[in-house]
Amino acid sequence: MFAVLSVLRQPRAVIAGGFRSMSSCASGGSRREVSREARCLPCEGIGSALTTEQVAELVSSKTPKWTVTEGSKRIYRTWVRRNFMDAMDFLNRIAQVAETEGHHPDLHLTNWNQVRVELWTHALGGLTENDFILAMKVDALAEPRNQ
Ligand SMILES: C[C@H](O)[C@H](O)[C@H]1CNC2=NC(N)=NC(=O)C2=N1
Repeated sequence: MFAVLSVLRQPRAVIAGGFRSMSSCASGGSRREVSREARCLPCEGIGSALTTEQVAELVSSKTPKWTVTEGSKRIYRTWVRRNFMDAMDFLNRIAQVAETEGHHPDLHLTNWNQVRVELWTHALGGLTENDFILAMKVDALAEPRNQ
């Protein structure tokens, strides 16, 4: 019982670290679940990025509206929002989710209502499951909300 309680008292990063062998940041090892409900894991430290094939499979199955950049290093998606304030609201909602997940996108706002979100795992210089988890969460934020 003590062991369980001691784990529960650990901060998320420590618990997640305990599962690092399953995380996308571990070199090799099993890959992990990608879904809108999944949580991002801390990604600093030695790890391996997803391969081109793994990236292609995840884009196809999980984030079909996102585009892969040269060398499968990043994914991005663009939106044209209703107006400047709607674009800023969207960016701020993305920021909240990113901060909660501890995994942060590159955010671009151009021509007052065009939003581009770019995702990559800086610690590894490539893509991990974190990027796809966050992309799915961003897609959910972009859906029209019940007015
Ligand atoms: C210490 C902090 O958790 C790390 O630096 C996080 C912050 N957010 C991050 N976001 C992204 N996209 N990649 C990272 O490697 C990353 N690392």
